[in-house]
Amino acid sequence: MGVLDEIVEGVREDMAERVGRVGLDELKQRVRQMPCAQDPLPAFRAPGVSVIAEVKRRSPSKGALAEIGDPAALARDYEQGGAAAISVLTERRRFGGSLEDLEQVRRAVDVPLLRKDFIVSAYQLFEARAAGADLALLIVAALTDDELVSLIERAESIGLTALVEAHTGDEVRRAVDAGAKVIGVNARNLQTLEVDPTTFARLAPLIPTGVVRIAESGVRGPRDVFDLAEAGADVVLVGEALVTGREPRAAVADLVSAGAHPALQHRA
Ligand SMILES: O=C(O)c1ccccc1NCC(=O)[C@H](O)[C@H](O)COP(=O)(O)O
Repeated sequence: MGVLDEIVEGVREDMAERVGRVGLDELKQRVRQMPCAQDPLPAFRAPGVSVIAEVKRRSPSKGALAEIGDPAALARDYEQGGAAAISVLTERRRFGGSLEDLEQVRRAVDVPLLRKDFIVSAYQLFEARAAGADLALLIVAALTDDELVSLIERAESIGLTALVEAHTGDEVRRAVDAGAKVIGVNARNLQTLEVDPTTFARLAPLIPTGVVRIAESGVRGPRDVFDLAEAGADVVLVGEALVTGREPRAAVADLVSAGAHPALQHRA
């Protein structure tokens, strides 16, 4: 069994336990009482490269990354540094996250929030919206074509923007065919967990004009943002470099500045 299958198996077990406590009808009722979700697309399409800053405690590839006792405080730093959105890893077993983290962050910041998890059912989309998310991650490799189409439609029907994540050219094509408006190219190979920094530049040309292009994983600093912008990224999603660095607010601001560098103006 590969890493993704193992993670999804644990996610399904944890979800079954939550479904036993909070049924889908009750979740739907909570979603109806939520304020409308925010649309992140105007910010993602604005000139320059937008930054999605991630709240990430640990990972399968690196183990423990950071003690994040107060995810809300970290998120406030990210927002003050200029993050266009904040990603909150809610997977528990491998990443140490939770929906409570997402709820705490929601109460602390105004920017759009991404539920970063291994979403395989509509139940998790309702959970995401009920916890205050505006975007939800859908990983092509974890879903059939029919599931992908159905989850994108379900996400949009409750106001969520689907960030559809691909790792290969075939997965980018499947994301496009499924109608994704936002595609993330993840540079981390899900078999080896290694990051290949050339992945985004190779796959970005397969993403049609008009679809938002997000470069995910392995972004270490401003130089990488500049290079990814040259390769066509509208947005970068950054976790490890921000949670292991010393000044998250300044670090985000440096990434935002790199994406707005005057030498990139020919992209507009
Ligand atoms: O981070 C991992 O080790 C990982 C392993 C298996 C599946 C997903 C994984 N990470 C989720 C992410 O996509 C990243 O957290 C995100 O792109 C940020 O990456 P980074 O800046 O390299 O922390």
